[in-house]
Amino acid sequence: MASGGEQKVVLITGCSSGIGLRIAVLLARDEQKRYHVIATMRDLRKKDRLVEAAGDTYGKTLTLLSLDVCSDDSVRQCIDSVKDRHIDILINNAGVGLLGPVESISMDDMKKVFETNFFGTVRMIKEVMPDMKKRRAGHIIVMSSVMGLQGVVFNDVYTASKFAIEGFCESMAVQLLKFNVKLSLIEPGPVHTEFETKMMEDVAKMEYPGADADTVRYFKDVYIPSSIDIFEALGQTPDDIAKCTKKVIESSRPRFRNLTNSLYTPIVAMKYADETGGLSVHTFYNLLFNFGSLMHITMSILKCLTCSCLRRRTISPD
Ligand SMILES: NC(=O)C1=CN([C@@H]2O[C@H](COP(=O)(O)OP(=O)(O)OC[C@H]3O[C@@H](n4cnc5c(N)ncnc54)[C@H](OP(=O)(O)O)[C@@H]3O)[C@@H](O)[C@H]2O)C=CC1
Ligand SMILES: CC1=C(/C=C/C(C)=C/C=C/C(C)=C/C=O)C(C)(C)CCC1
Repeated sequence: MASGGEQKVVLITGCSSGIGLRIAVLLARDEQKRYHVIATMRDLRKKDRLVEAAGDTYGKTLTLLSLDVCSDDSVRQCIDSVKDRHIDILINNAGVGLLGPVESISMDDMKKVFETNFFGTVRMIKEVMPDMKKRRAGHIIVMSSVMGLQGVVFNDVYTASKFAIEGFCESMAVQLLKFNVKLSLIEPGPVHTEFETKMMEDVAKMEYPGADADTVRYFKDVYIPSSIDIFEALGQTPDDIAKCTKKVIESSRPRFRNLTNSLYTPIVAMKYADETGGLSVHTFYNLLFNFGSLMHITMSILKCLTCSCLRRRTISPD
């Protein structure tokens, strides 16, 4: 136990892989043992990777519970099983992606994305926030995305789910401040996790019912190769995002918005530079359809542009 203070109880959703798994392990391995991590996942049969990465912290500073963010009962049972329902830091990480022409995606699949990414986060906050308000203490972290700030073609529904989160949190943050409860959004760009592999597997299986030949061609032959280039050029590791998240938790005055990738700063700045929206729409159009084949060069220029003054606006893992 940390000397001079109680351990903080941190509950994290979606710890079977990727960013959630790495945050759980990083906090559980804290040298000063400042955290007791409750790592949760919807299917405990997937626990092996986490248990292995947690090593000797498993059963000490890290415990494992089952939690499906899409189920009222599962969320309630999990939180009720925590001693005194006391959670100091809630990390809403669970999320799913969805990629492709809207015409080819069923309404049910779209609703599943909102059910997990948006309502899953809301369900967690609704369950944990009242106790934090009573205690006049707590920190809620939400894994948003750069796609919560800027739409990206063919990610229409995923983007919308993250915009919904941003709007919800922007509204909540003001009320929570009155109760001394902090709320922070983490906004990563591309991160190499199963999120990327699952989406590419889904794309390979897709048959594009309802989409015309041109749209399918723009998606498969223009967007997908550019997106692969972008992941290669800008991709961060889940460890990077875990380190950024730990920094936010440990900050005495945590920021509300936390972009983790400085290479996205110009894209977000562009949105606010032109309130008509035209600059963003046309720049994205040109980047994809006119300079898509030059994406490698475009990315190099972007890297040069993101000098240290822009980097200061992001949270870095180091
Ligand atoms: N990778 C990226 O490029 C980026 C990801 N993000 C966000 O980061 C977060 C984590 O994603 P990432 O680590 O990359 O992807 P992963 O696919 O590796 O991890 C997603 C996690 O969410 C879990 N999950 C999905 N549905 C539920 C549910 N109903 N209840 C509980 N857990 C669930 C998955 O569990 P299971 O194994 O059971 O499916 C898995 O543990 C997401 O919110 C994502 O939107 C943000 C920006 C970029
Ligand atoms: C920037 C950019 C593109 C793609 C961005 C991608 C692919 C971002 C992925 C972000 C992720 C995966 C966020 C997860 O939440 C395009 C449209 C190819 C071309 C124009 C510039």
